[in-house]
Amino acid sequence: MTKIRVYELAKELNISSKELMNKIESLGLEVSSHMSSIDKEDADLIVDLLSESKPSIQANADDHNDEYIAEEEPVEEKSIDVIKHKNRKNKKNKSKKEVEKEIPKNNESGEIIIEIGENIVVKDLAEKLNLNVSQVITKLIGMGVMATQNQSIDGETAAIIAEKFGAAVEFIPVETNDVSEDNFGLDFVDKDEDLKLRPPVVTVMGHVDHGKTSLLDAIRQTSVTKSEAGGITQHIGASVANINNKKIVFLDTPGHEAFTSMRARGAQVTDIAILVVAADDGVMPQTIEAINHAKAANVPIIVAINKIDKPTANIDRIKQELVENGLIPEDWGGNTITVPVSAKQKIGIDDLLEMILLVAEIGELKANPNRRAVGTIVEAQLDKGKGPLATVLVQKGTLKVGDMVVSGTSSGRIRAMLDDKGKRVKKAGPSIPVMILGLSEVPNAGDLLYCVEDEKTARNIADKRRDKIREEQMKLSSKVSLDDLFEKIKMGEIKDLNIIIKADVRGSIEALVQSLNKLDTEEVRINIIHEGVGGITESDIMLASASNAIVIGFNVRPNLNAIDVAKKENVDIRTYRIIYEAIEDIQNAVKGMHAPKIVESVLGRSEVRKTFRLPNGNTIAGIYVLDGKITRNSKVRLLRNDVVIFDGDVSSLKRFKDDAREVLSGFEAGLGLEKYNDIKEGDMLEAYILKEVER
Ligand SMILES: Nc1nc2c(ncn2[C@@H]2O[C@H](COP(=O)(O)OP(=O)(O)OP(=O)(O)O)[C@@H](O)[C@H]2O)c(=O)[nH]1
Repeated sequence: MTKIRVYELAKELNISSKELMNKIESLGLEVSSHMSSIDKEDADLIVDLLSESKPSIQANADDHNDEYIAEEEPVEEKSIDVIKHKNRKNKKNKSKKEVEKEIPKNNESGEIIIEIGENIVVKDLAEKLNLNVSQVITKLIGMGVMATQNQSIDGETAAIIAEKFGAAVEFIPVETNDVSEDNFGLDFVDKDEDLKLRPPVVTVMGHVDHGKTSLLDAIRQTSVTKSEAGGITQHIGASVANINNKKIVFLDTPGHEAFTSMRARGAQVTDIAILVVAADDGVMPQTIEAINHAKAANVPIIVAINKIDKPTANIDRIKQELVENGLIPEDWGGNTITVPVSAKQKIGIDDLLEMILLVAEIGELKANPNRRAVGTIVEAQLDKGKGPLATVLVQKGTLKVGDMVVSGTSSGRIRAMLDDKGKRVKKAGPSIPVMILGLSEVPNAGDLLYCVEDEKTARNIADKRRDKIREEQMKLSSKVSLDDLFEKIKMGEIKDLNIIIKADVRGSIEALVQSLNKLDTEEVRINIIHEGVGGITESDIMLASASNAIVIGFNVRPNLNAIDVAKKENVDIRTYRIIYEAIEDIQNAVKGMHAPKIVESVLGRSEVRKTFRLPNGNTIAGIYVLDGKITRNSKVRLLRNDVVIFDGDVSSLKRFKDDAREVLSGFEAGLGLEKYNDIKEGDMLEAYILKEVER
């Protein structure tokens, strides 16, 4: 390509190289020195620009100091006159073309109407306006917008520019039929006539040992068709049951994960939740958690009352407990379907499947199979031989072998697809899970996967996604926190304050709920979306993240996993030991009153591995610091199952026989608590300090 050096061009233009370099930089082009070469196209642009804004650029003869740069490799000689001449010629040709070219549209006042999408590349805008790109850039600079000819500007700015040149703008809707990296095609609204019924996607949830796995196994065995019998089930994280030519898709993911981690990423894959409750055990904490997850996700619940074969089974008692938790069985006048089953003896399985199909039918689950596929990754792993493997639950469109796909920062062409029976398939429509081969890296479960037109687009999108992830991490600050709650209420960003309460005893929860419910204001409504007895768990945090809630712990603490996830998901956890303080904090946050505040900062956690009794009767804990550190001056909480048993000061801290100021992660130490001796092996010690901060 023909090039010209900066100093040569400066000479031709009779300005200093420095001035020219400034000018070039203001156009967004990069030049490292006056020896740099620039393309003819850019040189043309600069010449045009300077000729239009000549008065502002003063030639300064003193700055011409280019003589000594003679020995550099020769570039094609070319005089500015040639450029100018060519420009004139171009312009002439162009204006000739403009006679020839038909102006596409004019409005009533005779203005040209140009069509613009959400954004437009400067060069394209110039072309639409039949202008030289430099004219557009000059106007943009005049507006304080620095954009190169290849950069895109937003439609509104483009409209102002167009107006300045006497043209009008018609905004055209973005071509949403195409899956772009911004909307993943998910917000593309399919036409009603294109929608076809699709199988329901079901998640099985329930308390530990109530029979989730057994129920899924029983369903699989019941629903295997003759042609599939004898086949080896492939573990792909989801399975398809065939019932009288109708399909039901079951996700293997532990129920709450399917709800929390996926919902936190914005994906909702589940249509129906099956809540398994053992008839001999009843509604338990995880049952309630499951109910809350399903309710928060607005997913219909079918209750499978399992283990009815057991002599101790009591179906009525289970129904009573369901009522107590807001699920009124149909035969008791409510609208919750309950099905008595025995996964072990395969009783009631057909009834359950029938009910699932019924709920699906009522829900009219539909999707357009004839569009580019969009799905969600339900499971992914790296296989030594096959490379990254991912199970995709197709949600819209049809996924085919050979399709170019992107998921998160991973992209690739689908080399092969396997269904849940391990059979190779060529395509998969809405609701169907398939394992795909061909991705460049292992995507995240819960991430969306979507088809794009070609490899270049896929790579570009994956790259952009990487940048976007970085950006999004910064945006995590948009999660609600008591510190900026009032600002968010004022900006209209928040109308509901969702709260999760965990406490050591039920009585405290009730007291908190009652008082918090009274804090509703005109601007913000307080919703307790989940409450429970016990420490703050990862699952609480994921629910908080998915529902943009804050977590309040009363006399309980988050465990290490929960702390990690809360950091990652930017979930605000507040723990209290006095109910009044919790209420006051939230009341102040709602009203925007921020007094200087004592905040605590956790230093680390240690585990009590042994205890020793001293002759004076005091107990010393032999501790191992798990993370962070513990210091002689820190305050410390003694936790048993994440419940706060003691909160006070360290009385002694020793490494071997010596007093220690601090003990770091990975080391052992002996520790005594001020006026407290009931320390047991397995207890956790959380060290923290209190700091006063200005709000
Ligand atoms: N009698 C009887 N036992 C059952 C039934 N369903 C499951 N079980 C038994 O209950 C126990 C737990 O069943 P799982 O299917 O492993 O329960 P789960 O809910 O998947 O358990 P986790 O995965 O650990 O949460 C096993 O010993 C099963 O054999 C049933 O219908 N009747």
